[in-house]
Amino acid sequence: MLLESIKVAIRIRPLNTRDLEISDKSTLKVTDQETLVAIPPVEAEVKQVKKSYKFNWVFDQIATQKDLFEKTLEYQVLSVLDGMNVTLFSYGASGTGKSHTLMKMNDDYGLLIRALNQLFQTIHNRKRKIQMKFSYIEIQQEQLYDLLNNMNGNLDIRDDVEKGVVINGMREIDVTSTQEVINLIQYGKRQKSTKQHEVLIFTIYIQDMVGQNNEIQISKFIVADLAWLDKSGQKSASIQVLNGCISLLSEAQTKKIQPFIPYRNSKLTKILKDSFGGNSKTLIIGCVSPSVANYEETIQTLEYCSMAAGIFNQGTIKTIQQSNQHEDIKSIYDQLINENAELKKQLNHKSNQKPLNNEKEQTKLYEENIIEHFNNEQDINQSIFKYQWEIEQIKFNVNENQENLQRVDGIDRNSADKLRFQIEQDLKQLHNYQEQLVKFQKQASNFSIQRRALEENVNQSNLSNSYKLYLTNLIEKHVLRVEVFEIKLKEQINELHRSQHERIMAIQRSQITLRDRIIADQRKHLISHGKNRSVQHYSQIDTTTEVIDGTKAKLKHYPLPKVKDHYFNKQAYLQRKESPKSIFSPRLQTPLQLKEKKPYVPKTPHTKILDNLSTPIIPKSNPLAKAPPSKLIDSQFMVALPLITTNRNLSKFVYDWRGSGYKFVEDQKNIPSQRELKKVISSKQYTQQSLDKSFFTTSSRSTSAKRVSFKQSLLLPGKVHESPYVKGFINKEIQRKMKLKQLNQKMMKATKNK
Ligand SMILES: Nc1ncnc2c1ncn2[C@@H]1O[C@H](COP(=O)(O)OP(=O)(O)OP(=O)(O)O)[C@@H](O)[C@H]1O
Repeated sequence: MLLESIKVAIRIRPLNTRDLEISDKSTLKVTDQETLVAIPPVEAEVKQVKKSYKFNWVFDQIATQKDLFEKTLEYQVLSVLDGMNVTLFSYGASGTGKSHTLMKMNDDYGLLIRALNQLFQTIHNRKRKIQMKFSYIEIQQEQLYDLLNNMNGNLDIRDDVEKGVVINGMREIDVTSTQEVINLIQYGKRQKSTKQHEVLIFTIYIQDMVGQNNEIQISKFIVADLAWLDKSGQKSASIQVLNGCISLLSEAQTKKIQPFIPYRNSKLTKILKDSFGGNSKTLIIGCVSPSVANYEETIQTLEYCSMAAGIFNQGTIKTIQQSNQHEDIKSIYDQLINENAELKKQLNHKSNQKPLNNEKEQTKLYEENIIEHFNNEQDINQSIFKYQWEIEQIKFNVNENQENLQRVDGIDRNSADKLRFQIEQDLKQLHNYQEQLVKFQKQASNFSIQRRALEENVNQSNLSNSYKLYLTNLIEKHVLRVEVFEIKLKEQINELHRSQHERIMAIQRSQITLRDRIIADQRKHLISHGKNRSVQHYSQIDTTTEVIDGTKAKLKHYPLPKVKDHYFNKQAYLQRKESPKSIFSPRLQTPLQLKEKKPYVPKTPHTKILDNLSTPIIPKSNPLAKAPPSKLIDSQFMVALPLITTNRNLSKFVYDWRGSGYKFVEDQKNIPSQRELKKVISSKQYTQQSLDKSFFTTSSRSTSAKRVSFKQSLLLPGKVHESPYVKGFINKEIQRKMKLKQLNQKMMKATKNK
């Protein structure tokens, strides 16, 4: 069992035109990300004063749906795939944006759609067999209707020991994508009357494919969009019951008592029973209006929400087939309960025989003392567990985010910044929790001494033996109860480790698939290009000849990219009988980026220069399209520029050429800038001969067929050339300029004559 406090986020909606007609003043002031102050309007009663409220999150008028999702639900909702129940509901007066926040299904999606996207994406990435079923119901004047089956009349709710709250006869439809759910909601909405509570239930069945005992975990994601008023415009009766339950639970929490909570008084609270005080991670979005006109309702919402924020739930993971260990614990527990009942019976019997009022009262005092001690012990153990759990989770998240950061750093600045921020926040939180944990552990270390003191007190008392026996048994019972509880907590932590491990495995699997894809892409690419072109020039890159699919192909081997070892299973790759050197991955890309399939163009000293030059786009019909495009500097020379042509083959070719362009140049550092080039050209220092020399030195020993030449349409990037290929172009250009000059002269003459 783990304790999980109900989380509450407050969202303030913007003032609308109706509000502005009354006043443009806001009654709410957000002071930080967790606090807001309610300022009574001037007309309000004198008694009212400013009041500050603290929640898990406060979102002001400008917060977006995305902000809300990322901060509140994004990670929490994934617990449902680890067997926890998750509940999300909105709470607040009419028109405060409850449906907008939860249910918006177009443009700026609400939390539901975002959560579903997240869930389905994760389900697709996981190896376990996960099935999701969707049910959609409406509560209308204490009657429950199935919106996916209008043949179903008023449905019945019952409590099931294994499955929790169950709605008899409710239709459950298998869903595999967000779109399917949207379609069903749209269908359901047609059956729905306005101003009613609607509840969406997603039941998740998870089969453990790895374990031997074939367990199926069941968990629920419940989303409730509540109506504040009923059809007659009165405050909904179910909301009033809900309010009652919240205040009783909150009171119980502060006074540490076990009260009776009237869940059964309304259908809504019956359904939400597990979400309050049950086994659920619950998130409440309290929606409020900042308008002067809605002040009363706003205060009501804030009061109930802050009460709800103090409630703790007990999270347990439910499985259909319990494991043996679980059975053992259950039987120990049952046995203890029976023993206790038996002892009580014996004691009653004895006390009926000889009423020993004084002794009885003394025993009662001892009893209270013992119970208080063990309640304290249990509370502290629960807190220790809660912090251990959170610490484990944060550590895992930090690790995961740090690895993600390594992958996106330098590629996607936005994501990297976001990750860095998240890591920083998590580390702060981690530090905080570790401090708390130490505090609680210190308190826990005194427990065994205190237990012994209790026993000694009982033994040294003047009580008769039967009372002493009762009290020592009581102590023993509680010791066992605490031990059973500790076993359960350890089980929970083990479960957490197991699910974290599974997540890492899933990531690794996707990394391997990704790398296989990169390798396959590269091979395809090399086969189609390796045949037509010499690879001699890549002097620093190894080349080999291999027979691939019956074709002899020259492959160039690029160095292996740096990838974190555990993300790259070298062993698995070597078993494919290839040298790891032959993989060329420009950079390990995230699966998302791979989808876009952007060619990777590394920044070389050339691209820096070339990027500064404007890039002409040359049509296919132009003879120049066969060569990498160039820029005319004067009638004799041109500078080679980076691609771009409409010819697909060429652009691929040039992409290769760009990718390794610096291999052609002897002295990379001395590539002239555009200004320097112009200077050189005007001083005519650069002759055709010197150009050729610098151009061909790296391939001087190779045959003319292989060497890079103008005939093969390759130009030296950033250098100046004279080429027969550009002659036609140049001549045309000169002709055009001359024509223009003649035309100008004609015009000038004509105007002079006038
Ligand atoms: N944060 C927001 N940003 C922009 N518009 C909002 C926001 N919150 C609410 N609105 C708008 O205010 C109007 C009322 O919102 P909505 O219907 O969601 O309220 P509600 O609380 O669900 O009301 P009811 O209880 O009557 O169903 C809608 O037109 C909605 O688009």
